[in-house]
Amino acid sequence: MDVIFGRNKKEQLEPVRAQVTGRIPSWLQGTLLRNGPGMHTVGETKYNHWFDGLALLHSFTIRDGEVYYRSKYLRSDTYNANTKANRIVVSEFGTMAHPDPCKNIFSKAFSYLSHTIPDFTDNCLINIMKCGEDFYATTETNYIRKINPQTLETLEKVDYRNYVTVNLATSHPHYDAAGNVLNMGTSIMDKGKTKYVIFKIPATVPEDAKGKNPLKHTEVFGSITSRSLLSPSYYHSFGVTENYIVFLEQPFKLDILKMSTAYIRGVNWASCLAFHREDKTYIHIVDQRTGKPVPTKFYADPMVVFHHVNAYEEDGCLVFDVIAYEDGSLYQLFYLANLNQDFEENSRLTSIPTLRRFAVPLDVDKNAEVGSNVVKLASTTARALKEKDDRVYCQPELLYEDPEIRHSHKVILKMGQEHCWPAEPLFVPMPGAKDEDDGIILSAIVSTDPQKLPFLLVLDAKSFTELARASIDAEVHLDLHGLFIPDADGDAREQAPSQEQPDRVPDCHVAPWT
Ligand SMILES: CC1=C(/C=C/C(C)=C/C=C/C(C)=C/C=O)C(C)(C)CCC1
Ligand SMILES: [Fe+2]
Repeated sequence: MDVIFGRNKKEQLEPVRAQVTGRIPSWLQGTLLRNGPGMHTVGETKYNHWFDGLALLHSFTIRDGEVYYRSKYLRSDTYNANTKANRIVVSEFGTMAHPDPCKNIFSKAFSYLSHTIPDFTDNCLINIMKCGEDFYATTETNYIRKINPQTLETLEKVDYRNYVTVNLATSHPHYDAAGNVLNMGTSIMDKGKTKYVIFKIPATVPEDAKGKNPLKHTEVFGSITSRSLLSPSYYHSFGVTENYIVFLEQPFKLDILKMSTAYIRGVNWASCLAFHREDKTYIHIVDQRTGKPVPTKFYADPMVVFHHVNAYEEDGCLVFDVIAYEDGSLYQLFYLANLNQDFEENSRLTSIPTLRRFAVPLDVDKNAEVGSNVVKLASTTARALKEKDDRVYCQPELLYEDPEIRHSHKVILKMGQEHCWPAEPLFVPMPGAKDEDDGIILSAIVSTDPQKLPFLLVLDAKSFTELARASIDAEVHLDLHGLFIPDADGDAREQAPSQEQPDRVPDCHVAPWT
């Protein structure tokens, strides 16, 4: 298990050509660019959590049926400071570092308290974001790091706060058909108000003396006031349909007071997150055209969602699918100490994900009877029960549950191989695709079997049959997220980074990735 999670990975600076078996479709030309933790110890010091690891970028360039692999550590300020000190000096999600133990602890305490929210890490290890022509490595703090998608070199450090008042931002932006970025972030106590901010970074912008910078044109088009000033919800993603944003204000919350004193108490950021099982999950729907939230107060039972899967509009309803957990223990599982032989057993016991479909009516009939179901869709059994005072209680349809626990009633395609650890699968539509699943799925796979090289798997998206695999004779790390950059001569539809099409109903469901 240490091979997969705990061990530091070597960079592969020179592109290495993979051994391809099978046939990669000739239309698939471009680069799969991905991000994830690669270094877990610095000198004698160790990170505690898998999400703390220093960002290692890697890419699989697919050209004329061949695949070339390379990787490079993100030279973040965090990476440079750690390397210089030969120990961990910057705090991450699960590790609180003390930069200089010799310094007067009281002066440090004062400086941190006076800022409420300390300066966060720029170890952008979670995803890659495309802004206009630029690519950024991202995490969930206010920092993103510009990178060169070809050479994987690290460029400018960018502070979101220069463009939009957010202290945290998701690493799961959406892209509209024009390639504009839609993202959400949390603004902590700006003008005494903690809020969730929805912003757009345009894909095309005019050039000024310093060139083109889409971030300078960031536009806030909506915000939701947090139910609580000092404990905003934590969220890792959100949903988007053609006209709406879906935001879950879930009872998995950050405690701002705890965060402001974490450093002096010597505890990590993760300890400032807590699940409040007595609370509800509030469902906010914001109209992208007006920036206004739908006034009905939709809520659901307490749950913890990291990944939204799909969202679409159907017959006056907004339907969205999420992978939900019963509590916040998933992040607990990723402490390196828990990523041992018992990992599979631990994950079975603590965190059982289910794929849930919710449906909310966009316009609730004021005269509907209290207790009646206001969702009238034939396509789902999800319900929304009208209550008093504009409140609507939403009950999901269970789309998928671990088959070892209960048999699912949907069509499920699975593909697997022993000892193999797949990274998040990424769908690339084929040019001129007619059906939503006309295309291929890419996944980088690492193995715990020392005899087996890591490989890039190419699956037909419709049938899940293997088209090709490209074995790489270099170290490949298990990563988190990324995107596919089609070669410049691809058609216009392919220019936006590949991701799930948000506005269509999926007709098959695969086991979720967390
Ligand atoms: C550093 C830092 C954070 C980092 C969170 C991270 C790094 C989360 C990673 C989540 C992943 C990878 C989820 C996968 O499903 C917080 C808590 C936002 C706020 C405090 C500072
Ligand atoms: Fe994610």
